[in-house]
Amino acid sequence: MSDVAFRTVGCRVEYDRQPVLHGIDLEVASGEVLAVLGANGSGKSTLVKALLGLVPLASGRVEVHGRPLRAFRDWSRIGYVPQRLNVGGGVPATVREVVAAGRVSVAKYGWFSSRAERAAVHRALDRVGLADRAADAVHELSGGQQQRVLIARALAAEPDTFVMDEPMAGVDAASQAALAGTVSELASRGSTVVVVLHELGPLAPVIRRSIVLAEGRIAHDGRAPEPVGDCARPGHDHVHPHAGPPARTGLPLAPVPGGGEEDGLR
Ligand SMILES: Nc1ncnc2c1ncn2[C@@H]1O[C@H](COP(=O)(O)OP(=O)(O)OP(=O)(O)O)[C@@H](O)[C@H]1O
Repeated sequence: MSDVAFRTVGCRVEYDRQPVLHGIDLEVASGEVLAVLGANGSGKSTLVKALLGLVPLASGRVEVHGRPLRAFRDWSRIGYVPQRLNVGGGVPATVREVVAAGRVSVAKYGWFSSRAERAAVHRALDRVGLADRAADAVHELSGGQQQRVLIARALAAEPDTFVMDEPMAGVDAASQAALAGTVSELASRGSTVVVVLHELGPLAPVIRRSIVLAEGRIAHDGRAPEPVGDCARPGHDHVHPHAGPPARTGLPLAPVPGGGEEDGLR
């Protein structure tokens, strides 16, 4: 088995012919917990979608667990938590149904009603602290709890590789703590986690490596940058003023070999 969960080589993505990722080279080792940070619009979501083949590459390549994306088949190893969406929608789905949907890739015929399946769904919900809400309609849950349902859906097939796009966004403190506990547990089990964040927040103790994207390039790759300025204030009211230039993120950016400074990030 390869020890590299994700590798991108010269990964370039364009929307309407406008480059959004400019040739990203990245390796994420198996078992690594990597935060993807950066200003709004810097390309974080696009990068994690590219890792999973959810956006087409203009050039470059992506490998997942040692295989080119096109040849990768083992999708039950991957748990994806997309950026916040309304998991309930207009449909009165129960929490159990949403989480069970995460098991389609691994389940066998007659799966939904089987005891083993219900147990797997229960385990996933238990890990995010929502086992007692299985029968409730998703739309009755708070935004943070809905986010935890999405995480449980990703956990349900018991994958070893997770890609989470801003799981903490708009999430109440209790749910943030629950999510941080879940990610910490995944890390201690040796799972790979790539997580898009606006700030490290409660995940800071788990994150060993961060990349900071700026205008579609990796501007920092290494230890998590220490917050400075307002972001360093305990309990600061983070209103994500990230629409401005990257320097306003409060993240001091270390020089990166072969790049970074030309982005005018200092
Ligand atoms: N489907 C799309 N079509 C056209 N442009 C897009 C599309 N998706 C994203 N973009 C643009 O690509 C750039 C990068 O977007 P992306 O969502 O990857 O950034 P991000 O760093 O995740 O931002 P945020 O923190 O706001 O989620 C932005 O300028 C965005 O407007």
